[in-house]
Parts: sequence; structure tokens; C-alpha cells
Amino acid sequence: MDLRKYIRDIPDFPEKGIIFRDITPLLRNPEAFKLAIDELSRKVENLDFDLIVAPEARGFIFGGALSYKLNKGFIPVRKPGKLPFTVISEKYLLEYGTAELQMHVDAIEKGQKVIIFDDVLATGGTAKALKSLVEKSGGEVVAMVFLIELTYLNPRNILANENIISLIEL
Ligand SMILES: O=P(O)(O)OC[C@H]1O[C@H](OP(=O)(O)OP(=O)(O)O)[C@H](O)[C@@H]1O
Ligand SMILES: Nc1ncnc2[nH]cnc12
Repeated sequence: MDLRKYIRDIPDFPEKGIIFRDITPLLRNPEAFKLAIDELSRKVENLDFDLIVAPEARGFIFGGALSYKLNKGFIPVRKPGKLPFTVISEKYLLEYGTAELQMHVDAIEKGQKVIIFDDVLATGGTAKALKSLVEKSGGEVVAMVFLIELTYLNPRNILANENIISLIEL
């Protein structure tokens, strides 16, 4: 089964010039969704880590399933104003605009090892912001894991020295 067949390209969304990689065909197919989680989990199962940190919204879908399968805690990172307790924040640039992410101040204990997960690695701005949130809390990022890496945006340039693992390169 080729998972690429379940990623739909939508030109000019959310703005002109962007090819949006739509994962909803993959999500609605149970075999494709299961294969994606199984393959992602195989890539990280030998790493030593405590927690998976993932941003809303699409990061939650895969990150949550992966946490369950690997028996690891899940830390939700959210857009501003959604988390109820004290937060730490990080502003960042996206392929289409600017954004801000927040995490509970006590989500990660000092010294805990963390995997960052997201569905798409595009410019790398989100991953960089996630790493900064993890490190502000005293956590250590052992890997950054993605379903899809948009290699033509060269995200590895701003994520130098990170252990980057992606399942599908586009
Ligand atoms: O590598 P980057 O350039 O930072 O882009 C990647 C991010 O962009 C998308 O999220 P988006 O902010 O669109 O949110 P969503 O998951 O809520 O749709 C995607 O889910 C990643 O989180
Ligand atoms: N081109 C793209 N498709 C889907 N998600 C994205 N997140 C950032 N860039 C994206």
C-alpha cells in the first residue's frame, strides 16, 4: 500500500501559490491510517523517550494514536487561549502566515525525554517553536517525527542538528 496515494494535493489553499497536502483521504481509510501509525511507531519504538509533544489540530490525530500505541504520555500544544492552566508561549512563522503556540508550564518535567510529532514538516517553523517550548520546560528533544516532509521547502536548514524522521517525502 502506497500512502502517497492517500494524500490529496489542493492547489492555492489556503492562499495562492501553496499546494496544500490534504491528509483527510488517508484518515478516512482505516487501512491507510493504521499503516501510517504502524510505520511511524516502527521508526521510533527503539528510541528512549517519555512523552510525545504534538500541536493542534492535525498533530493531535496522529500524535494521540502514536502515544496510545507506544504507551507514552501525550502533551497537547495548543493555539492561544485554549489551555486552562498557566502556559508558556512561542510565536513562529508558517508557510502561510504567523502563529503562536502554547503549552502548560508544568507539562514536562525537567530532564524528561520528548519526541516532537507533527503531520507535516513544511518550513520547520512549528517544529522549531515546539522545541523551544520543550526546552523552556527543561525537557530534551530526542527526535522530531513527521508523517510528511515537504523537502522542497528545505525545513532541515532551520532544524540543523535535530534527529528528523519522516515517513513520506514530497
Ligand atoms: O513546518 P511549518 O511551516 O511550521 O508548517 C507545518 C505546520 O502547519 C500545519 O499546521 P497549521 O498551523 O496549518 O494547523 P492545523 O493543524 O490546525 O491545520 C501542519 O499541521 C504543521 O503543524
Ligand atoms: N503545504 C502544506 N500542506 C499541508 N499542511 C501544511 N502545513 C504547512 N504547509 C502545509
